[in-house]
Amino acid sequence: MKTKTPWHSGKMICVAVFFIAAIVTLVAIAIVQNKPLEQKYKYGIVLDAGSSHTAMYIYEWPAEKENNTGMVGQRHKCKVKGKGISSYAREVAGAGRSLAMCMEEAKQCIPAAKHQDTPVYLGATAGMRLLMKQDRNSAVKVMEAVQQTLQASPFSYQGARIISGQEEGAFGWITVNYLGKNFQKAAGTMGALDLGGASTQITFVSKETIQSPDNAMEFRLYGNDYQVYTHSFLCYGKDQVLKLALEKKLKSADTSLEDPCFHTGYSEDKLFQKVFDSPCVQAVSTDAMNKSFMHKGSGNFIECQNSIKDIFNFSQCKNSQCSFNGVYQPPVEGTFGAFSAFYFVMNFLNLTGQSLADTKKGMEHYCQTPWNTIVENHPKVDKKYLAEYCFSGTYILTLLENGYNFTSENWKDINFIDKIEGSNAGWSLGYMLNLTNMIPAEAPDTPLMPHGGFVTLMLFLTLFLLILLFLGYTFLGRPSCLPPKEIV
Ligand SMILES: O=c1[nH]cnc2c1ncn2[C@@H]1O[C@H](COP(=O)(O)OP(=O)(O)O)[C@@H](O)[C@H]1O
Ligand SMILES: [Ca+2]
Repeated sequence: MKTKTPWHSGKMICVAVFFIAAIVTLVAIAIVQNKPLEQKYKYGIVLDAGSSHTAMYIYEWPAEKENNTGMVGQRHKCKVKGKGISSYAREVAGAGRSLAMCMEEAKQCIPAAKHQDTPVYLGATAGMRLLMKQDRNSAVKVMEAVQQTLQASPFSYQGARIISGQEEGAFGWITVNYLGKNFQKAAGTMGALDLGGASTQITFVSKETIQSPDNAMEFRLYGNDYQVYTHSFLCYGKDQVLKLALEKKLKSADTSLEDPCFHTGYSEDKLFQKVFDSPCVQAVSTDAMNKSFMHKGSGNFIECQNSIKDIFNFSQCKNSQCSFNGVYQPPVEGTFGAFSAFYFVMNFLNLTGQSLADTKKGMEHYCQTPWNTIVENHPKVDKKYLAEYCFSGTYILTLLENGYNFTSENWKDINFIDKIEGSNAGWSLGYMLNLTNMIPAEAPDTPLMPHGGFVTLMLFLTLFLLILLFLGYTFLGRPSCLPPKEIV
């Protein structure tokens, strides 16, 4: 007598084939779905036309994630050779030409197929704001010249303009908080301190209601409302402040000047024109402009700080409290990112992680070091920068402590930063994010889990069910709906 097992029945073979086919299909779908999608990148270009130089930034981001915070990163930075565009007032075509090399680099860096869809923006800051005051006609021509160069590039030209001090401050704040992914964190945001050559910006969220509309900016980002205090001090960038400080010390009849903000042994013949060529200082006669004076160092931090305090006006304030020059400012709050020249100077001086008292001691020591020792110790550093670090460091300390009212308690909340997650801190990224609407007002709806995770979970659940079915069949016997075993 032979027993015919169910495996030999046509029906069971059929069921088994379907089971296997279903499993194979599921595995195949899961593998295909989980295969990392070929990343499609988008690009954007911002030219930061600063008072001292222009830098071109190329940003990139995965196309399908453009509204997620922190997804845009810096792909490339190109430093334009020579000075800032405002220095081309007398030879405006040169301003346009100066950008050509970096635009060429952009063509190499961004895939050709993407050129047309890559927006390019140029924002000019305080150097051009000053030129606008001094010589409007030339300023307009400089902007036209840079516009022409950018329009001639294969990229999608989106505008070249002089941005306001408020924009400069606010976009710097957006950049550091976007890169730090702070907009979706409960911990709150980070203030932004930007020091340029011709202006400086302070921007932070304050609990206090902002008392002057000029200093208030409101944003709704990722579902949260932010009221931001911001102020830009034109002429208080480190290069213009040096002119302001020299103006205070120099009399037009002087042939030499002893300056505590420069090292002993430093001595350089300088034209009055170098100090008085700016709208930040009082004009002098053409005669006086052509004279020169011997700029000599005496290297004394305390005296230097006292001389720098003279360029701040701490006396008048129409609001509950002010920083300086009658500008309203609520008390500083929270942590701050201090970038651009704040970072360059404090990093050079090795003073980025010290207490306020130690920072002062460090400055005292640095300023009293003789010039020849400084030169010996830093043979590779550009002499122009090198000569000014004592002045710049002392100005930074004075601006932060006496100007913005940081104290020895909250000094540690200032982080001197150059880059966050590989991208430079500065206004340019925030500017592009804003103009391309990449920061949504409301938080995007996020699925419970990523797509890949969902497919994998579904696959495992299905396999689990199939195994259960199989075990159920073998251990508990055939379901009653199957025909009874035939005994032959
Ligand atoms: O390596 C460096 N050491 C010191 N200062 C630097 C270095 N690189 C750039 N800087 C300074 O940083 C400042 C940048 O200012 P920027 O050109 O952005 O002007 P703006 O923001 O006022 O328009 C300038 O004062 C420039 O001299
Ligand atoms: Ca700048």
